Amino acid sequence: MGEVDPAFIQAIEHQPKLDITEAEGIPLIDLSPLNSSNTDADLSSLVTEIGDACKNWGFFQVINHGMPSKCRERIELVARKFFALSKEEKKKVSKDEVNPLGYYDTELTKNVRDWREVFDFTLMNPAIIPASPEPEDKELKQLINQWPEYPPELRDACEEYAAEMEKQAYKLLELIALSLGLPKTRLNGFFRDNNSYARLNHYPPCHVPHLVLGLGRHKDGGAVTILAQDDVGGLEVKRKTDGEWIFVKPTPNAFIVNVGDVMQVWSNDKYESVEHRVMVNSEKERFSFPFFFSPAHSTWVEPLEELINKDNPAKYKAYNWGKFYANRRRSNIKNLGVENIQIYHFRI
Ligand SMILES: O=C(O)CCC(=O)C(=O)O
Ligand SMILES: [Fe+2]
Repeated sequence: MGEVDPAFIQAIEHQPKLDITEAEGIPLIDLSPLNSSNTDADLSSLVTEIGDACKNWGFFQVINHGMPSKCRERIELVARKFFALSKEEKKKVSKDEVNPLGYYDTELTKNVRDWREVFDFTLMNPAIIPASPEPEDKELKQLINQWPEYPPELRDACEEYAAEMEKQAYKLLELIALSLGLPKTRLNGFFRDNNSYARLNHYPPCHVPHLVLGLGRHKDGGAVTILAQDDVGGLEVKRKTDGEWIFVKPTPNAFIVNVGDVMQVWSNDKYESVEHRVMVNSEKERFSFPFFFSPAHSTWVEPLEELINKDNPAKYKAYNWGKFYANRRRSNIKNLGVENIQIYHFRI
């Protein structure tokens, strides 16, 4: 067994148990009622299911979501081709401190290296974000996707995937709004010129799966994450009732959906953004394709006024999404020796 760079080794309390807990899985929700000509009233049991899943787990899987299977298969095919290239070739589209889009294999989560390589791209091209996380700095910058030369169809497959995922994201956003007792389109306006991005994740096999993580424990910063994974498995979700790590069993053609920090703040903690992590496999490589549905950079995120009152006052002060995102990006690339920005920093 070869040596492993200590930068990858998790502290003992965060090392994964390889005997996985599959007992009670995250809810599996059938979205087919959305595909027929149902009125909003007919959707009430679906809305209740979504609300319960958001409240009890923060995570659920959806089936019959209507995304063409061709699009899902295509993204996996191009990801396999891209990550199979030499490091040298992949590094031609490396991301760095200036451009956070493209290829990267030295990502940190909570200052520990992740056993994975990624390729990031935004839905809007260019995307606009603040030039720096500093609150006084009003300068904006444009992020431009970097597309590799090979495989040549990667750009088209990624653009198609992000566009399809955005459609799914609006459907889920509307169901979540209804589940909070809000008008269906109450949250849609925050996503005009949205800052959403998608990622190709590749987790290579690892000879010390008990010591490292493909992706360390974290919460997603955006509003809603939708993820397609292959059949290998590795994602674990921290169960709210007892803090146990629960394995998310791959379900063919399903998407995994989770609420992020922005939704937690909007809902004033009714829906919590739940910690999750990814284990690696000693024999198999794994691929996953998340889409992070995130508001426009100029959005001030705060508890929705309809959801607060004198018995349930706002638990957070407003924060700017663009600045939060810029801050996170910086700490994912560099070990700054401190904890990265979290929503609890804005707790009242
Ligand atoms: O690969 C996975 O299953 C999860 C990825 C994830 O949580 C993330 O990229 O934020
Ligand atoms: Fe995540």
